[in-house]
Amino acid sequence: MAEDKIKTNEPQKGVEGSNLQWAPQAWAHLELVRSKSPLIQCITNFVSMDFMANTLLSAGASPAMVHSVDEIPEFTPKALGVCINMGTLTPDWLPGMKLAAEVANQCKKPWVLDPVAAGGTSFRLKACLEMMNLKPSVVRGNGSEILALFKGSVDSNSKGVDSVYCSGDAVEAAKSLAQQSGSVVAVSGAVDYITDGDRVVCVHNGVPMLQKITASGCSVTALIAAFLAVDPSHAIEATASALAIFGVASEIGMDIARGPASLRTSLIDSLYGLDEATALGRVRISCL
Ligand SMILES: Nc1ncnc2c1ncn2[C@@H]1O[C@H](COP(=O)(O)OP(=O)(O)OP(=O)(O)O)[C@@H](O)[C@H]1O
Ligand SMILES: Cc1ncsc1CCO
Ligand SMILES: [Mg+2]
Repeated sequence: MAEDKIKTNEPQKGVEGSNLQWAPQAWAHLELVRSKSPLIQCITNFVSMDFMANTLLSAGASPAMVHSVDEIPEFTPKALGVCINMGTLTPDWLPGMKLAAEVANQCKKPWVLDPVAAGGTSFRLKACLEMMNLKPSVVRGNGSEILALFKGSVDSNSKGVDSVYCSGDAVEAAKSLAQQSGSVVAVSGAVDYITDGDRVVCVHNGVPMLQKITASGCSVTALIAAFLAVDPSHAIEATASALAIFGVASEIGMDIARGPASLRTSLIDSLYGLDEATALGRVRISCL
């Protein structure tokens, strides 16, 4: 059983030692998603819908883009995980986002927040902070987004959805944010950092060209929701596994890609076809 391979021991330090535990765990999480095919409700921006749904499908999950307040009370309890993304936010979407988070909490289902461009405008920052108050299981953002949530202020240097900081610049902010909020915080970038405010786990997989594919971050946040759906009591581990597996799929996809458009396609194919030996050989996770 894939469940048996999911370890909860304290991780060892260093890539080599940690990988002995983390790589099989990442594979086990993917196997669980493939076998359980969890229904993942996504409330997400218009840019990301297609890539996000296809990422979830190729991993074995079952995506549904459902955002109407008229459907959420009936639909959200059926989902095993919820992904809420603030990317093309307008005031009329916010009540549905809040309701879905509240229903997920009532049903004890994990939900994941993607605070797209949190520091870009005061409207967006306020909305993202209100969502944080609803206690997501995990919040995943780039360096700029996590720093904006931590500081609670608009960033005058903001470039909208793209980060102006490296993920490493936001590690201390991520730890503090995790301690304050009780959520696991993931900062994505060349290295992804995942923290509960105490432990910090680092994922070294991925390729720089992911930054040239819009909604790659949105899609990996949805993948985190799927991994969390099959292992809700291990949020750090499930989040690290999702980021590593997505990164591995991008590395394999990069071998045949001719640019961002073909990488998008080959990443989806690689995620669908990923086998155990390749995953075990490529996952690179360590602890700070
Ligand atoms: N320089 C890099 N090298 C390797 N992987 C990277 C690099 N930059 C980003 N990634 C990977 O790309 C994915 C998206 O992360 P990123 O930080 O770009 O998200 P984002 O800014 O929220 O993206 P978007 O808003 O387009 O959805 C993650 O899986 C991350 O690990
Ligand atoms: C480009 C873009 N604009 C709003 S959301 C989005 C997708 C990447 O976050
Ligand atoms: Mg993003």
